[in-house]
Amino acid sequence: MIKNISVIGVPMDLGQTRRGVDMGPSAIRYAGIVERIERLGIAVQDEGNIQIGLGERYHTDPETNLKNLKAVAKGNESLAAKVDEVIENGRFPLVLGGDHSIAIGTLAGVAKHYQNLGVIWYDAHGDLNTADTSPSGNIHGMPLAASLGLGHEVLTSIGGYSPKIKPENIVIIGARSLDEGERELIKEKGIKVYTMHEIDRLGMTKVMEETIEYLKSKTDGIHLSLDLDGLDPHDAPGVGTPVIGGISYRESHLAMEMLAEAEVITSAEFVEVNPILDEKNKTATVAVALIGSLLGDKLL
Ligand SMILES: NC(=[NH2+])NCCC[C@H](N)C(=O)O
Ligand SMILES: [Mn+2]
Ligand SMILES: [Mn+2]
Repeated sequence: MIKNISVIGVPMDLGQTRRGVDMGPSAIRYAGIVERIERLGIAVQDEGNIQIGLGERYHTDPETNLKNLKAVAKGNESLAAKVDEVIENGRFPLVLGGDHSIAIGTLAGVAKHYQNLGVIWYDAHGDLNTADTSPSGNIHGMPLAASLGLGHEVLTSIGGYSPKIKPENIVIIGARSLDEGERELIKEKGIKVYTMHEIDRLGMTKVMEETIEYLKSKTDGIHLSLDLDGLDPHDAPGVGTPVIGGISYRESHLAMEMLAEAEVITSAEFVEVNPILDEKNKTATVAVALIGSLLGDKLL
């Protein structure tokens, strides 16, 4: 059972170029995240937001093509320290984004507490680019690579150690948009991926059974990094990089319920909610509903 949750907002939008995703934490709070957790009888503390600097906004490094590197790194260092402190105090960190570059800081704070941290990466994308392979220079397309110790040193060294995770402890679920370099890396490192093809073929029940089985035996904690663009844009329209043909709202609920039943998740983040691109805060509302299921909410 998950108890004593700390909610940490990260108003980060510098890992990509569409405005508004910095308002994600506000949108999720407005959709009632704290009340939702309280209704489950779980003690929750809202730790407020990590400060994200405005400096260097829209700066592209001419050499590496990385966008806003310094400001992204600085925010992630603060986040890593906060997540570390929360776990140190015996609490469960629930991180709200913000673009997915914040997973670098979350994982930096989480992984030092585990020998073998498992990661479930629920996403339309692999986020396995480095400066060399990225088509965009957007750091939100790089956090999983950076956590593996791949890419620019400023990103891999966040939290003061590297790597944070091992390729065999990762499961990507929902992938349907991978760049060439990401595909190569997945093959080279043997990273387990359930693309939409496998989800269609096996069904979400089997995908989650296999995922839990695969990670449970060899890890001592599992972090869930859920990018709302893993869901179909019909169910989660408020995201910056939507890809059609995604995981449904129902399948996502099932996935969260199965994780709750298995009692395997030790930290979580919900990212890429952009209320400016949303329809009446639908995506933040979906995030709150999914978090409810992840924390064990059942109808009966
Ligand atoms: N977290 C995300 N939404 N990432 C999208 C990444 C898109 C693309 N692969 C890139 O590197 O730019
Ligand atoms: Mn994504
Ligand atoms: Mn992502």
